[in-house]
Amino acid sequence: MSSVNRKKDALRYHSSGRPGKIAVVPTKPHSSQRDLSLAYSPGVAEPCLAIAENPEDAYKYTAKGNLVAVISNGTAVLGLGDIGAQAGKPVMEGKGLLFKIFADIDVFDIELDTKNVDEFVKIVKALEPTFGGINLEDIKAPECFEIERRLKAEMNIPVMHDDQHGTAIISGAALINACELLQKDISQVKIVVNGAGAAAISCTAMYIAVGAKKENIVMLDSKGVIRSDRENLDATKAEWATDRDLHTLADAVKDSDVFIGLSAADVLTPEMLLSMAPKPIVLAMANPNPEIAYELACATRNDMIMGTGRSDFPNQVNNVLGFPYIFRGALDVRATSINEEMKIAAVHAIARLAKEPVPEEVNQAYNTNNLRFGEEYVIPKPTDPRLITEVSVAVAKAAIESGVARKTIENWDEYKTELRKRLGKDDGIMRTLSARAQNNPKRVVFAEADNYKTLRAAQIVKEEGIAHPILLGDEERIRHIIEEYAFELEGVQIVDPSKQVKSDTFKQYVDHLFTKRQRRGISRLEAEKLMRSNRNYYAASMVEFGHADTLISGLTRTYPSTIRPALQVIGAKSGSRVAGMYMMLTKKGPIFLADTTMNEDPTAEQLAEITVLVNKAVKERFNITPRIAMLSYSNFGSTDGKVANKVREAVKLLHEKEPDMIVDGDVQANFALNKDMLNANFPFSKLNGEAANTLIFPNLESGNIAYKLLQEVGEAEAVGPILLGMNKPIHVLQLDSSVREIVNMVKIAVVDAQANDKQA
Ligand SMILES: NC(=O)C1=CN([C@@H]2O[C@H](COP(=O)(O)OP(=O)(O)OC[C@H]3O[C@@H](n4cnc5c(N)ncnc54)[C@H](OP(=O)(O)O)[C@@H]3O)[C@@H](O)[C@H]2O)C=CC1
Ligand SMILES: CC(=O)C(=O)O
Ligand SMILES: [Mg+2]
Repeated sequence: MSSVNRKKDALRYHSSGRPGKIAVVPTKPHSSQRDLSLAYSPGVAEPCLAIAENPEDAYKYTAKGNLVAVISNGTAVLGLGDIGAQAGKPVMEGKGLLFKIFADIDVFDIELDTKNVDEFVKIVKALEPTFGGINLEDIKAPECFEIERRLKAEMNIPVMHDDQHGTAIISGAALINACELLQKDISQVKIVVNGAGAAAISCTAMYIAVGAKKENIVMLDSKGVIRSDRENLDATKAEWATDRDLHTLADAVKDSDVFIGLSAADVLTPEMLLSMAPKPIVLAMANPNPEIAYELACATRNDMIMGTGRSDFPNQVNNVLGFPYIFRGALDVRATSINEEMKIAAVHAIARLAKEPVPEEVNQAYNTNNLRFGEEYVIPKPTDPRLITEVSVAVAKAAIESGVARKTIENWDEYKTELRKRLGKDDGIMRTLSARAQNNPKRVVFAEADNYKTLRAAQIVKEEGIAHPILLGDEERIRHIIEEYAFELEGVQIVDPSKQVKSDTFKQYVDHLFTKRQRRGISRLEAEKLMRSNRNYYAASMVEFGHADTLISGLTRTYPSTIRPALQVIGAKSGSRVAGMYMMLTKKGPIFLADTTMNEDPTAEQLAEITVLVNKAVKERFNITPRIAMLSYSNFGSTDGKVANKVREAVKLLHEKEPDMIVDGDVQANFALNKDMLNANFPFSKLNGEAANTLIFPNLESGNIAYKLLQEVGEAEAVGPILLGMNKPIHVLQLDSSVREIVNMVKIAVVDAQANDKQA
């Protein structure tokens, strides 16, 4: 992506919808007067009194135990320097987001407009009642050292300056593993640390704690090598001063084994890199741009292990791999601090995890099938779901063993299960779909390519390697929009049907349509006109003739008018019904709903056919075992109405014909989705004692209304409609879908096309 586009994209991302990246969400009911009288006055007085009597009860009655403050004064924001507290807020909110998604920790970001150490310490110290932990962030050296030291001494909750210790833990793990891979003895390696700030000083101390030798280390700051003869050296730098005859970075790196960059972009030149010892280790961690660009380093020499702070290259050495899990472990045992033992435990847990076989979902998320401990994988990936169990458990255990835990954990397996549960699965399912699409991207024809949203979605799926877009529409208009918004779509095929009318392909498409529809009142001339003027006919023909693998359309036209051409040109699989399904990403996990788009009032037989289609799709496309509830307004025969009887009849047919399918009904939606209610009242249900994850509606209106209600008031994300039963993979969007919805549909379409290949 060009830097101009990256900038626009980043600004749009942060400003779209509710500005910023985090919000506060109530966790207790608040709908009735009673709820409010408990949440606030008078009921709230009771927990207040309990806490006044026993301060530890704050962990029982308030959010303190899961709440971390990310606090900065903006003096060393990433590698951007002293940009001020307010300008640093997006980074602190970003950390809040990462704490939440990786470890389910809630965060208030606090930006303090002060550079005065005493004032900073006074304010943070006074925040102790609110928080379970304090993550100091992006505060420059040397003030950060005094701030952290004083807060640790004066506060009774864990305080950690992440740029110091988070970075030390991650890069310590990377260094241990890189040395092992290159068969270098950590106690012998010559290390150059470029940077002498918050991160560099603590990282260097950590390397010594894990085996490096002080006499083998040279440190530099912006003025060059830190030498003992330099005047006005502050104490933290003086500790690392050398007497050797080294002055510049070029002097220092010559014949060194390890380069640690915690300074600024592009300061390590190819010449310097070439002058390092054989098989060097280069951890260029400045953000957002490393001390030497990844591609440049790799083009310069190929015998090294290289890591950067960035997610777009192998070996991302970034503190995101540590802070969520370190705090998770510390909070869960109510540690009073994060001590050396806990940090070292985290280093070894991360280093160890890199040597374990990589779970399939991580391979898939990085579009590869062979991530394994080696030069391009020295530490785990930040999305590795095992980090929370491995690192948090190691940290919690170390806290208990070193005596700083105020709470103990008896059953570690149970704790691990709780940790896994914290990270719901619904995001995971879209990530897995992306990864599956990326493994074998397909040609997707976008029938409405002369549209801003379509082109943006096309750019995203191209950039992410999810699909090979084909843009269908008026070529001039498409090119105009591409230019206007600077979309990066070079090399993407544009097909303009109006320029194809004389081609053999066009004739082939028209012949096919005419053959299929001649006995349904369409003349050849009309077939030709439809092919020229309605792009949905042309796009469907491309898929039918294998000129594209799948199609996406429907953004600007009604559902029936978009689906009709596909039904006429491609049609249903032989003997199959066509139905539409939605996947709703809800707080309870993904729930599948059908039929939401096609069959207005199916008979019992048709309802059973739809259910068979849905069962197969959920199982095969999403790798989820469907537990299907056939919904009605009645429960297992409680009402003798027409709709309830129809649903009951469909269930009977399914139980006869598909004995292995987990399906039951007629049942009301609340019972279907609540296993306790279901089991208490209908213990005989064939849903195997679990809540349903797939809901079949008695007719189109109830299905369609239900998914829209879930979307609007249930805040569930809708992915679909996923069309089932077509002879070729075709996907029709809802009118005015968002870019995100289009991208999600492309992922589904590509996975669908992959399955179609297998069947062919
Ligand atoms: N990948 C990761 O996870 C992390 C990366 N970082 C990155 O590390 C860098 C430093 O952050 P932090 O320690 O918090 O910031 P600080 O402001 O505390 O320290 C910056 C240090 O870099 C030195 N420096 C600046 N320019 C150069 C140069 N050209 N050559 C040598 N040294 C230089 C400064 O020298 P002087 O003392 O003379 O001013 C100072 O010692 C940033 O780029 C940050 O993004 C930080 C934390 C985590
Ligand atoms: C990653 C990080 O904390 C930094 O670059 O400052
Ligand atoms: Mg930082």
